[in-house]
Amino acid sequence: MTYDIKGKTAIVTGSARGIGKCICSDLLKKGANVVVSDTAEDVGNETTAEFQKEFGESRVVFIRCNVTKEEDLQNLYSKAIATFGYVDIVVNNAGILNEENWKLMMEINVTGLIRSCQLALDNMSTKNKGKGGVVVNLASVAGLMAGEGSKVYHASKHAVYGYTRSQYLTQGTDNVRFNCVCPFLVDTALAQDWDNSNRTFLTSDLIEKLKAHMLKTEDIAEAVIFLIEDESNAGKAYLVTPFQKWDYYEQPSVLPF
Ligand SMILES: NC(=O)C1=CN([C@@H]2O[C@H](COP(=O)(O)OP(=O)(O)OC[C@H]3O[C@@H](n4cnc5c(N)ncnc54)[C@H](O)[C@@H]3O)[C@@H](O)[C@H]2O)C=CC1
Ligand SMILES: CC/C=C\C[C@H](O)/C=C/C=C\C=C\C=C\C(=O)[C@@H](O)C/C=C\CCC(=O)O
Repeated sequence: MTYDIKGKTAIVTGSARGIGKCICSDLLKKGANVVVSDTAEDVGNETTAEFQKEFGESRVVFIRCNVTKEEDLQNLYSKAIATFGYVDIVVNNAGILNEENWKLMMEINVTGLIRSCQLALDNMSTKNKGKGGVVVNLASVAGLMAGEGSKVYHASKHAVYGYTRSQYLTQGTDNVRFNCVCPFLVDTALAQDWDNSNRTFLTSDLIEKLKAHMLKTEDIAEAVIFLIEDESNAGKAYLVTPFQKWDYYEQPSVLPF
């Protein structure tokens, strides 16, 4: 079965630029209404104006939201619902890499994402008279492997992966499908933060090798659209690297029963 994006409404957090902006563009091309959301209000308004010029003002709005602020997240969902009637799709994309201010990074990458998932469930779950929906979380290959140069960032993405997989276990009662996407390095501003964080740990040779294989934002947007449309693998991570065919990432269960 293919989930039909046309006519649906999507929120994408952290989507003023980078991967999130590309995801919004692809959702709009698929016929969705889109809420561009970010803490960077000026850039967010510029991005939204660009999209409105191409897709029409009625299909895309900007709602400022700092995902570390509970009231901002609640306002994001209530304004999106007031504007479009319902939120069918949420892409939790907002994220940073800042090993120095690792508490803020965990607030954004983990706490903010989990709170947004909870609000998505509150509004979408068929247990709460919702119509169901889809949530895609931005994890990373860093959520599936160790990384000496950005240890807390890797921890934050392991948390996104674990939380998303766990949501699957109750997907049947909520009718809200969760997946996460695990991209390799992508050529955005945040990848430069990764470079800066890792210079003192990784050899230049390894960094250059890794950066020589960076993905484009369009690649991740394509993967997110695939995940939204593919209803067959709820709860799974989708690994997107230049080294192998993009596919769902399976890990063995540790339980013998
Ligand atoms: N760039 C890469 O190599 C990879 C990135 N990712 C993940 O993809 C997501 C997007 O990353 P990029 O597009 O590369 O980064 P980016 O830095 O280009 O864009 C991130 C956006 O999030 C916004 N943001 C930051 N803090 C926020 C907050 N508190 N509330 C709301 N918005 C906030 C920023 O203003 C920015 O517009 C992140 O979760 C990142 O961890 C995953 C794998 C690879
Ligand atoms: C958000 C900032 C931009 C990029 C981070 C992004 O999420 C993607 C990262 C992609 C690749 C990271 C690779 C890191 C490699 C290392 O740190 C290696 O030194 C790890 C060495 C062994 C790991 C073995 C294992 O865990 O299997």
